[in-house]
Amino acid sequence: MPESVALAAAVQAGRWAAAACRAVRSAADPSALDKSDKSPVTVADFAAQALVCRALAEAFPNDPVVGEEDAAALRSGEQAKFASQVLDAVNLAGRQFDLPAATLDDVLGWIDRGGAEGGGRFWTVDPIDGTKGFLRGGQYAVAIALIENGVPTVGVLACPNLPRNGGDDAGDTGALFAARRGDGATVRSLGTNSTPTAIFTSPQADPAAARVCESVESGHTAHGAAAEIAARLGVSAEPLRLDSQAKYAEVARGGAEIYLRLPTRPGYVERIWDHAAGVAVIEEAGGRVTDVDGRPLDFTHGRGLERNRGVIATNGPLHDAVLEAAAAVLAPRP
Ligand SMILES: Nc1ncnc2c1ncn2[C@@H]1O[C@H](COP(=O)(O)O)[C@@H](OP(=O)(O)O)[C@H]1O
Ligand SMILES: [Mg+2]
Ligand SMILES: [Mg+2]
Ligand SMILES: [Mg+2]
Repeated sequence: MPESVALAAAVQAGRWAAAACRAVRSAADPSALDKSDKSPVTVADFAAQALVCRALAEAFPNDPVVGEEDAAALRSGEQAKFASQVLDAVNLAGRQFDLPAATLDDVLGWIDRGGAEGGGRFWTVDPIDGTKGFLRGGQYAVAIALIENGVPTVGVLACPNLPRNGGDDAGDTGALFAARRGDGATVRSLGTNSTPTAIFTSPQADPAAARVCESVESGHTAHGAAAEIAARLGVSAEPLRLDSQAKYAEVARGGAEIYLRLPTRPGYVERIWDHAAGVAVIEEAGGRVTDVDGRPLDFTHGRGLERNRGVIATNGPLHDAVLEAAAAVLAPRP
């Protein structure tokens, strides 16, 4: 079946952005700015958001985009050198795909296309999910999703540092996961013209045999509570720790059964771009996603998952058992 226009645009966007991320990482240790919440943002985050928004604007000029980053810091004269590095990264990646050279104004304009709030149909973009992983040389993902009436209907996760094949058969490094509602989920390599292969979640129904994945960063998920949930389920394997929505991808392709993202403090609102693409991929592969209270993720409240707390994603068969264990371990919803 030919890919839909929306999925093809998201795949192309993911490839362009992944090329920029790789170019930045291979050149030198990427420099980072601190955002107002003290989290890092690099030259590659900005370049990747520019390229994703450029690709989406070509295919769907009227679609709003909700992106994590904005160009304000690059427009302030203080960051002229940083801004010119972003421009260089966009053009370096662009040359690999025969794109016309861009100006700094083009790049800032593309980045700021990501300033929408949402709507009935919109895209959400995390140009680098797992920036801390990117800086450490760990996992990171370019995450792109189309949301229609609150439902992620298209999702792409481009993971430049994830082996194309899971498990022992590591294969090439770099994997692109893609899904469109009703058409299933696939993985392919990051190279142009690579062939997609269908992926499915693991059929494992014995909680004790499950493999759990979680964030590397203890500030992003409660590792202690996750260990208690795993113990209740009888899980003996150590958790697999990896940055970014590569966790959704691993569960989607059967490399793990459970992804736990447990609140570290009351009041943190998960960002839609940290989840929408992962939800599309995992659900099309046969998995399930809810928050820690079993509620579906509600993508109708702008940039945050205001109505949810934490996230639990599973292969499907284990979902109810994990929710039960989580309810026994976590304090009730306030
Ligand atoms: N207190 C917190 N709880 C949960 N997620 C958080 C958080 N603070 C930051 N994050 C999010 O965690 C994401 C990374 O997740 P992970 O730990 O799975 O790699 C970050 O995405 P970015 O790296 O795109 O900023 C950021 O949005
Ligand atoms: Mg960030
Ligand atoms: Mg993110
Ligand atoms: Mg990000």
